Amino acid sequence: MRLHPPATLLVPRLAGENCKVAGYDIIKNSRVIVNVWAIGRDPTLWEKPNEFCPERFIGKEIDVVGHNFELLPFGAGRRMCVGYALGLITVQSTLANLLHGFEWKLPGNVRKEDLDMEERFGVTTSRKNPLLVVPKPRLPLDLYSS
Ligand code: HEM
Repeated sequence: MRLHPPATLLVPRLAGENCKVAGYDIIKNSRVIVNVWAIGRDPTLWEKPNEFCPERFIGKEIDVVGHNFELLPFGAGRRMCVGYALGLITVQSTLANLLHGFEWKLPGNVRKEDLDMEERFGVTTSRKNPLLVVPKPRLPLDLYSS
């Protein structure tokens, strides 16, 4: 959710008063668009920003629910995502089921460094090209039939 936030830009805000943000003058009534994608890869905020390294969060207080402005996959404030709890549970339970149910391998000689992680930008972000992986059941086969 840091490197590939599903919503790259938050819902536009209107500045309620003149203010200064990071040295920039924001005039009252300006439309402000927060680029969560760029914040998640900002080298002044993140060490090795382009590396997928979930261990970086171990022992950190940082969360994804609008308290830490360097990580805002669900936005923040009054217009923050109302479905964030459902969204988080859905992502976590889907991922847990896929990992519990299957061993995953890359096809042929493809190395993880060769994975194509390009994105298609839009209102929500998706992979530009499909992910090709080979699943192998890791549980008794009768558990996979409906
Ligand atoms: C992983 C899943 C999800 C992600 C990453 C996500 C992300 C976001 C983001 C970034 C915003 C804009 C917040 C802002 O501008 O501060 C938003 C708004 C919103 N989301 Fe989600 N969302 C997810 C799942 C859901 C689900 C499951 C629901 C409904 C069941 C939902 C309903 C909404 C609604 C209604 C808004 C508009 C809130 C408003 O403008 O007041 N989202 N979401």
